Amino acid sequence: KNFPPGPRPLPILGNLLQLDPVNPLKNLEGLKRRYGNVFSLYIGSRPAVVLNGLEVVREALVTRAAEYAGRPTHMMVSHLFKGKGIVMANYGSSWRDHRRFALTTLRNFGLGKRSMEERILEEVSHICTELESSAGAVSHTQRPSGSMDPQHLFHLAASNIICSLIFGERFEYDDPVILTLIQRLEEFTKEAIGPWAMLYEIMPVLRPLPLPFRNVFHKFDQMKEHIKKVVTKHKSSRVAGEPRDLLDCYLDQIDKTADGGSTFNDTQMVSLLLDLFIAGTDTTSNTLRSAMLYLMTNQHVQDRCHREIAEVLEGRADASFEDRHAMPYVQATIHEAQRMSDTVPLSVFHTTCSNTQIHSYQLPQGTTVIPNLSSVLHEEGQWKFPHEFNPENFLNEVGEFVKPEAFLPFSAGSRVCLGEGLARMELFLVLVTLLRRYRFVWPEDGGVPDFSLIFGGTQSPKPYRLGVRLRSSEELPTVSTREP
Ligand code: HEM
Repeated sequence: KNFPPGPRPLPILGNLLQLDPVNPLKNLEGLKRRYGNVFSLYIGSRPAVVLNGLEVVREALVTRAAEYAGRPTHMMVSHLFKGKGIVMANYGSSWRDHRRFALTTLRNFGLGKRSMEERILEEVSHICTELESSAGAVSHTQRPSGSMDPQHLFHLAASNIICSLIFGERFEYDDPVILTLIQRLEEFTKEAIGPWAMLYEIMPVLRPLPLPFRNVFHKFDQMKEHIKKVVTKHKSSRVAGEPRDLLDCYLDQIDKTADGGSTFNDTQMVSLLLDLFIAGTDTTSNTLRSAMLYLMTNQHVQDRCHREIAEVLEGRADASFEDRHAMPYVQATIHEAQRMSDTVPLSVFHTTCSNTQIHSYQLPQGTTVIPNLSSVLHEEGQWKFPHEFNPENFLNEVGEFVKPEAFLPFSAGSRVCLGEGLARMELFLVLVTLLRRYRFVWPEDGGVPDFSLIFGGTQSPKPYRLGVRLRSSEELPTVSTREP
């Protein structure tokens, strides 16, 4: 009764034929125009409610946070994670304990001996070396400029930063172990909510058949096996009470709470590590790739960022995250790139934990809820330039950085992205260091830039080549040499 309106579903398929599997976001936009900001859709025989625009997304995720904090249990990703870890765990004590543990531990490593900032800057120095060797970056006065496809590099760098925090190690960029893991991860994030996953969800009778969705389970198991091997290695080399990384902290936590009743155990640990590895790699690296695409095609923005960075960091080897307060234009540019990169367009699906309401509609307990973050990031009325890349979206009349409320790439409420702090630090330190040292140019043979995104659990830009030139020597900082 009083359920949100929506298109009439077909038996078995529901409204799936009304959604383009390659990119359903346009269809959702059309449905929003027809039915309003809250509408329902049948994914197979299950109803889901799509929330569009800041007002309703905030009402659900923030005002009624506890009522909307559940996760679906019927999706392929739910079956992969079996409700363990954090991302797909239902709202309850295990989720709460693990979320608190991960947040505190990441924060403590941020303050610890080798700070989060240091680990990120170490990785940035590897990115620079790689750009200079593989893109053959040469002085801006020489031609031709080198170019490279940055996809793997940014994936490896983001994955190394998270690996350094959770496993205490980074991989060389040509290490076959990490290259295979990254490859699996890239495919996994697209396939786990792709058309085959949908079929798996709506037709359970097909599940035992050897159809392509079995590959997703296979890839997931391979990633899990790798993590288990790292855990075994850690167990044999750790000193209790002297943690080197998040994994060691977790093992200490298991020891501390071994007297029963605790939600900390080996199975949960592997799921948590997988969660952080998966959630922390693709997201940040796709955002970096989109940012580069916009920067390459907006030289005036790049130049203004470079000037601001050079001025603030004059005479210093490295940037620090604190410098962001002195760099309003750079901050605006990074936020704008993140808005346009629209990396997690439909958030992670939620479910209602009790009977609840939204707007004037009633939602029963267990309803799947899809927060359309993409609709908020491009909502007319919330942005000066909702559909174009323009850092002015984040600047006021006197050039100060301001963050509009509709900036929700990390979602909001009790399930808000756990890695927001880490991701913001990564984006800032990577982009500031690169924009200070290089000019990025669209290669002469690069064709016409294509800004459309490849839809998925995480969206990514289409492959492109990044033209890299070293800024002239008088513009360049002295680069510090970092211990690995
Ligand atoms: C630009 C980078 C990133 C973006 C855009 C992003 C975005 C998101 C979004 C939209 C969600 C879903 C929130 C919800 O359910 O309402 C999420 C959840 C999550 N993210 Fe991120 N994320 C990013 C980076 C990271 C990193 C680096 C980590 C690793 C530490 C991470 C860990 C997580 C975890 C564990 C969750 C699940 C939280 C929960 O269910 O309680 N994310 N992220």
